[in-house]
Amino acid sequence: MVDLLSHHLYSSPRVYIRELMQNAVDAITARRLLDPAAPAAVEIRVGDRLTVTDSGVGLTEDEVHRFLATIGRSSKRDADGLIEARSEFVGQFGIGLLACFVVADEITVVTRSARDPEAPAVQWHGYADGRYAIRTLPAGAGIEPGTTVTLVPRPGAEEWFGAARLAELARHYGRLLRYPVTLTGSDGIPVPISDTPAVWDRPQASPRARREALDAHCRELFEFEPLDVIDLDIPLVGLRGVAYVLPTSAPPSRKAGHRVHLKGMLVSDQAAELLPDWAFFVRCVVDSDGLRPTASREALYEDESLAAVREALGTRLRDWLAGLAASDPALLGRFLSAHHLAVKALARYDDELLRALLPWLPFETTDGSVTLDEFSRSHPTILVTQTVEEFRQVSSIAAAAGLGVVNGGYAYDRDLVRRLPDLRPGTSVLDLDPDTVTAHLDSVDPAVELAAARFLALARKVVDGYGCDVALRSFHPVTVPALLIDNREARHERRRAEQEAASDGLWADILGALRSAAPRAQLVLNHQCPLVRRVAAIADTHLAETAVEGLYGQALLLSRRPLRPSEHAQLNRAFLGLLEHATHDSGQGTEDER
Ligand SMILES: Nc1ncnc2c1ncn2[C@@H]1O[C@H](COP(=O)(O)OP(=O)(O)OP(=O)(O)O)[C@@H](O)[C@H]1O
Repeated sequence: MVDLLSHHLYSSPRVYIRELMQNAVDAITARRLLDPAAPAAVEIRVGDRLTVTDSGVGLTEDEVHRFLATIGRSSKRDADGLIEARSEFVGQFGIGLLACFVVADEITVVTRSARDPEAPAVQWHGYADGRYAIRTLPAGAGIEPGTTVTLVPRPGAEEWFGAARLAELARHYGRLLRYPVTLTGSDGIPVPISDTPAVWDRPQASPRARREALDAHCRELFEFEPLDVIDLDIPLVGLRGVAYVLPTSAPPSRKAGHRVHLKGMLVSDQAAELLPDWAFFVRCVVDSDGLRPTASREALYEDESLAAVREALGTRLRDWLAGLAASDPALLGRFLSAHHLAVKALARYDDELLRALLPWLPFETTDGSVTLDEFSRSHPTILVTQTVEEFRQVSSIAAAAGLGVVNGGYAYDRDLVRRLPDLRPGTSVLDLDPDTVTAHLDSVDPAVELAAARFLALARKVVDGYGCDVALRSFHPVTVPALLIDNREARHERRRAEQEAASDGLWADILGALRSAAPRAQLVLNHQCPLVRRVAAIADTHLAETAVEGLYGQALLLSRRPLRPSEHAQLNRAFLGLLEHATHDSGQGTEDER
């Protein structure tokens, strides 16, 4: 049992000092329940051995037999040992002391009860193999009520007994312990370990001084400068603490390590379960009386209290966000530029939050990066694309045609835009399909169309090989000579045709049978653009073909979708063809030709 519990329960030998401090603090708590004015001090001394002395309640000989010498028995439970642990104490399982056997072969406890002034001091000597010996010390030994635990490092475990190491560990676990704890090394000077009240409860000269102290605390613990500090207070479980807001975005996959103290003792510095998953923009430090640790005291016990705390802290963070919108828009702006993804993830399921933050959340639109609120005022009908690629394709044309399009291709954006009509009655949201854009491109005069008929036929022949049609339209901006309107079905059909061409036998037949009359892509030439008008008038057929290839390639680049190998080749051909023509046409020839 000793071996199992001492070696296999804890993640590291270092926890032994935590268990000793915790027993000392619990013993003082017990004594103070008898006498609120009783002394309260825990002294850790390090030399060739380690001693931890407390002015706590101590034990009688009978109690030593019952509690110290019996695994799993604890004075910190109610009489029958079955009911809930008593809430004043950190310990409850009756196994903590065994952690000392990870670093020492023997534990010596000298203790004198404060409960019974007549009771003599007792020395208990426990060995890692389960044996123990008890002796009563003479009445004149001058031992005060309280307890001293002594450990001699086992060979090989000395590293856990160095004064500097111990001070660091003791501070790590015991910084918020509610009674004074000191550590004295070989120089004989006691240094404080506990540092209470916690920084969030410490009186400060001004709110500014308090904020500076909290910022410094955050830098020390988490190594970042907080964007803001949110006070946390849930009286129901005696929880107080702070949430520090990260100044930059944290990947949602990285579990947030919150520091949780229970009655001052650090239980975990990696407790992700304290907050809802979406709250990945804060790191918290809290101290609570009402949560429960697991037996190893390295994690929180998942019970209803923890679930309630998680919910209450989630509400607190949401209120803070909503409050920020009203009280400090500049800070909210900085917060959103780092964390808008987290907020959007949250707002999808939370109408209230979405309503509060809608005026502040940025979206990519045909009016640039603006909030939906602002956008819906100038565009009562909002079109939303399914992909980033679709948005890139149509945004400049749609903007020129006065259409309001939101890029719905980013995570959460499409879902959020679709919720807008519920929050802003009078607005409507439609999926953008390329035909909507095409409908906004004005037809050209029939006479113009007729005059360009020969050129259009030639252009159709050139781009037919790319599964594309040609149309002549008139639209803004005039700087855009051609537009490639491509929709999902057309892309799908193109991919199918390519695979059919690349396969043979049965598979090609199957793919062939799937051939559909899906709309093809369309190269829309802009008659408003002077360049297009000049190209349409070129008499030289070869040059006209190369020019069409150039226009197609440029429209392809404008669509910003990834290019396939055949499209790369096409672009190359068009570019070199035009270059060739330009150099021949200049009439100067090259050096060699001359
Ligand atoms: N410094 C101390 N002063 C007085 N009693 C002590 C001290 N240390 C241990 N004890 C007694 O020994 C018992 C067993 O201690 P141990 O640390 O093994 O378990 P625990 O503190 O009761 O529970 P947990 O396993 O949760 O820590 C305690 O319940 C307490 O009665």
